[in-house]
Amino acid sequence: MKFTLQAKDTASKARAGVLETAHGEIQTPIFMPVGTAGTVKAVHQHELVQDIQAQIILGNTYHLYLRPGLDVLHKAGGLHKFNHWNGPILTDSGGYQVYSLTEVRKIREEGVTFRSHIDGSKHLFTPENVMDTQRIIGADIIMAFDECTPYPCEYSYARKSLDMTHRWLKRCVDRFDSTEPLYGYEQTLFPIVQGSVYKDLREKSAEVIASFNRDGNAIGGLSVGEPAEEMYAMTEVVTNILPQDRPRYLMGVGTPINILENIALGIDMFDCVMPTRNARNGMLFTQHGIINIKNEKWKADFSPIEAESDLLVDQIHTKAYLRHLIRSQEILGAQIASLHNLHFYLWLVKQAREKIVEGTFYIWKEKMVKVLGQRL
Ligand SMILES: CNc1nc2c(CC[C@H]3O[C@H](OC)[C@H](OC)[C@@H](OC)[C@@H]3OC)c3nc(N)[nH]c(=O)c3cc2[nH]1
Repeated sequence: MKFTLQAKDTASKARAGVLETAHGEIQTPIFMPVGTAGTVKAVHQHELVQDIQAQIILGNTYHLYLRPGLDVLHKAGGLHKFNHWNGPILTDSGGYQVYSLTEVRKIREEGVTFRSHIDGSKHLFTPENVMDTQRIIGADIIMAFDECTPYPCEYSYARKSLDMTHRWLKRCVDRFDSTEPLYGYEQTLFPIVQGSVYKDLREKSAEVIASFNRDGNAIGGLSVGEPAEEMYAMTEVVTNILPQDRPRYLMGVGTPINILENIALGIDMFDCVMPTRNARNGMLFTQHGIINIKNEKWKADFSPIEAESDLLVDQIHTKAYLRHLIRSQEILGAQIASLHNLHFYLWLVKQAREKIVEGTFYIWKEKMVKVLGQRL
């Protein structure tokens, strides 16, 4: 997998690049719509391509492993065939999902045992078997099996967990490098930097991850409840150490402001459930700030959802109509709001990329972060 840097900002560490995968190229900085069970909730994939020009979507190993299951995905010829998405796909390894979705779980050197949140059945994820699982799903970019430490967590716990995550990474690399892709195209494995909010642990983990010399590197253990300043401080430490010529993926981030601040710190790839999850609850992100569409003030506001947007649903539908749909819990409300928010996130990173190429990113970013957080 080839990453080409095309431009670097002079006033920050922001970069613009192109990431070539077996299913097409990705212009970075990029936002990756979260598809949990093989679909981006409430958005059909022709909308992802035509309406919002999504370039890469995510799949979730934990969910797909449990349902529809590996036998179905293998018989289908992998996730791309199963959900008819011809672009790049990235899957998380499942570690985080086990911590965030299941109560009963045990973390051991061997791996993590847990009970399915669907039917309570018992399962074991190990570094080896999540590599095999991601081979069967067939994502272009797969993530190492790691432990995402909670926030806050004791220094001693963070250090012990970090050492185990590094041992698990070695097992992931050995397994991945000794198995072949199943569907005739190459996949790539990203290791994940941990270390909680401790500078020395983050430096150590970034050095270990960089030493594996993989096609790209991820930063984990953030966007787990820590203050934004801590997130930025740890990102800064890690991007100072990770190689310049490989893409950096900051997992689970974030709000529009988080994304712009982290682009300035040298991050190229982002994912977050916020644009789709919050959309279903009526929270709309716009270039003028945040709209809670359920608010009384939009009841008879017949202006377009976002006049400046080139998204059809933003122009033909009014705020009053979308408010009505969301309050009535109409499926169309979730569809319109999700498409709007994903379109906004992709517009934002595309704008950032254009400003980086133009050399005006930092000024633009400073102006945008003042506007994006305000409540309309
Ligand atoms: C929110 N803050 C957030 N999310 C972190 C995810 C999960 C990302 C994952 O987050 C949802 O899973 C729950 C998404 O599904 C709903 C997944 O998309 C398919 C997405 O996978 C990339 C992390 N994953 C790993 N493996 N390691 C991490 O340290 C880590 C940190 C995160 N912080």
